[in-house]
Amino acid sequence: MAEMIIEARDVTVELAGAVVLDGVDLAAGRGEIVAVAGDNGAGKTTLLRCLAGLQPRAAGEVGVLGRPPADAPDFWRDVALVGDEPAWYPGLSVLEHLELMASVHDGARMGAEEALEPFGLTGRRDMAPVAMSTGQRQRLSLAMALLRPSRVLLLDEPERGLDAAFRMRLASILAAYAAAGGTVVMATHDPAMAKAAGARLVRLEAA
Ligand SMILES: Nc1ncnc2c1ncn2[C@@H]1O[C@H](COP(=O)(O)OP(=O)(O)OP(=O)(O)O)[C@@H](O)[C@H]1O
Repeated sequence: MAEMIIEARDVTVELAGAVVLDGVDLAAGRGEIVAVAGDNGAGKTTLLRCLAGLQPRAAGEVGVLGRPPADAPDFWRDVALVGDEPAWYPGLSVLEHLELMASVHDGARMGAEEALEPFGLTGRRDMAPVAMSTGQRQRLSLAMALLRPSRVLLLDEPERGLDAAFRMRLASILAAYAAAGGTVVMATHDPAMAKAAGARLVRLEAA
């Protein structure tokens, strides 16, 4: 059996007096992609936040790479998160965002120039992210997350804003990440993309 990388047990979250997650279990092994589907408000983002250690007042047990998630930099060295749009650096181009990512992380998974083509950003290399479309910015967010070294990828609706062709390309990028031993947990409204990536689909019902 694959080494367990993410184990969440009996995760319960109550927000503003309402139960949002009620005793949720989730596990993901090395090299596995788990796609969490569910209706709007089912708690997918909240669950991802629990896995990332970002959800205040979460009860239950969460282990990522054998320890509780934490805000310490060394936890985030192994874990990459794509959730809300990052704050872009004013004055830096697409390529410079990628170069920054490559320069601060030892052992980047690819070079900045190399990341442009697979993420369909070649023609945008000199643009400022703020001047790009939603989908183009999402491609850059994903490129920045995939460029840095990580063992775990947490993705909140990575398909957000992406066209159909790029969603399929993303599926193969994620499949390659998992084939190289990475573990992915993603919240998604696109089961076809998840299936194309080879994900195990789990459904979260509203509590
Ligand atoms: N800060 C908050 N305070 C109170 N309730 C919240 C808060 N954040 C989220 N919720 C509630 O928690 C529930 C789950 O929200 P969450 O964003 O996790 O759902 P989701 O499955 O990711 O939804 P979507 O598919 O729309 O992105 C929702 O009912 C939402 O109203």
